[in-house]
Amino acid sequence: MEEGYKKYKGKAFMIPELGGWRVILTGPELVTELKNAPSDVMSWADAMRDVNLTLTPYTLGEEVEEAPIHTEIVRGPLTKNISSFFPHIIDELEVAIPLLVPENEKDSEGWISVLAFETSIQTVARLLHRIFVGAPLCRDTEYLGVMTDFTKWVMITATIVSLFPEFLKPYVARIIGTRDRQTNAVVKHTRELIEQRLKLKKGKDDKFEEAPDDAITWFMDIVPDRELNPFHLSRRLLSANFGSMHTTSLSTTHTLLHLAEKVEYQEPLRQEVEAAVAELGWTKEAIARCVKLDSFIKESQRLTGLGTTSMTRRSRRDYTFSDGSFVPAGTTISAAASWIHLDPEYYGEDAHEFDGFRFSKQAEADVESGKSHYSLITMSPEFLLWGYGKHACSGRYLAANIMKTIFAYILLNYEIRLPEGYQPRIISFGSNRIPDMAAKVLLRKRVDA
Ligand code: HEM
Repeated sequence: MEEGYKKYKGKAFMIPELGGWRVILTGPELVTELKNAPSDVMSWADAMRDVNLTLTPYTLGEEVEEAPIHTEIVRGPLTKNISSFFPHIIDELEVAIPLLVPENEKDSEGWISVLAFETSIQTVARLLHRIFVGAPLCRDTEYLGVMTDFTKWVMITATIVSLFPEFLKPYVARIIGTRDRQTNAVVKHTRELIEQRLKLKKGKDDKFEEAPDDAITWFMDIVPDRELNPFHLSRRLLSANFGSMHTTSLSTTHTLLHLAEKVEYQEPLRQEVEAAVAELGWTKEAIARCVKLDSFIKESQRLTGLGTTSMTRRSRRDYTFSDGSFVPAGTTISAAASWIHLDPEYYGEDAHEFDGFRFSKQAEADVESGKSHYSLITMSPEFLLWGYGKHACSGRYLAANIMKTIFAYILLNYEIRLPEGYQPRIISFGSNRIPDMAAKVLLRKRVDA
């Protein structure tokens, strides 16, 4: 793909894949054209089904495919309430981190060795589910196990089912049984909570303001009547969990490893966090003020990201791009995210280097003009971590706040480094890029924390 990018920059090119060819778009013009193409021409849903192979009806449920309302919830109450979730996020971190970084396992110099991915996913899972279902359920290890394993089960099921012809797929999916088994495993923990909540809801249109502000309440406000039961509401929780858990944990792991590797950034980042929290407390405003931390995470994501491609769509009709490239209906199309992220034209001659303050230096200039072009959540044809356009990640405000708060908390409480001689590496398969799952980091409680 690197060769194709260099040769055809500004145009489209094709790469062979197991299931056929994929058209790769380069340059802001074509990426913006893909972003602006209507859904009946370039379909996100078809790509999810046929390319990302989530096979939603067999893994998440027909109703999730028909009405992906978790997207509405993420765009609406979840994002609007981030400020009010902050005390819960901090409260949860204060409980989770000492458990995940156990002091009794420290060596003679005080360093505690933990698996980077496992620590990230356990932390992210607790924070997300503190928001989705509240405490104490968000701390129940069996419930969290079902939630953290769910992505794996979706992928295994979808891969096996996709090997069979269309008419056999429902039978194979039923034999594997993931969808209902995983839902029932969640119901085991949520039944009581959901039944209590159902009693509180007085009628179909009752928005029951007394109920806690969490994903169960939000789903109950918008699902059709037939889904107002523990089974279907649990399935909706799984769908919210599916889009948020691995994306956020893998991204957190990439940055955790960068933070442990680039120790020279820790003190300036810590000073920034200390000053913001001293003045504004543990609030969304304090975290927003941490522009260097924002920049460090964005730089880490620019260089690692979750995949080599982004914005994957399936063409529903024949289409000719403005550079003259013709794609017949049924073609898979993606933007060349990784190579765009490494292009010196957009990121300068040092585009391949890690510069943790690359974006905050630019942001300083922005402050004067009142813009925020360079923040982690800003999307552009040159920064495609969150996708771009209509289907871009609506959870990015929450994801960015969660990641920034985790690192702010770690920086204030710990020193962090890599084990002697270890160099972080990225594992690529297909268009995915994941951190080394066996990578460890060392944390040591700060004396003056
Ligand atoms: C660092 C963490 C995350 C990354 C890197 C990420 C990335 C993405 C990407 C690349 C897309 C597809 C965009 C496209 O195809 O154009 C997406 C979609 C989506 N993400 Fe995220 N995501 C993250 C966290 C989250 C979280 C925490 C939530 C929810 C709480 C979430 C909810 C969603 C939803 C609902 C969509 C579908 C949007 C739509 O179709 O309108 N994501 N995300």
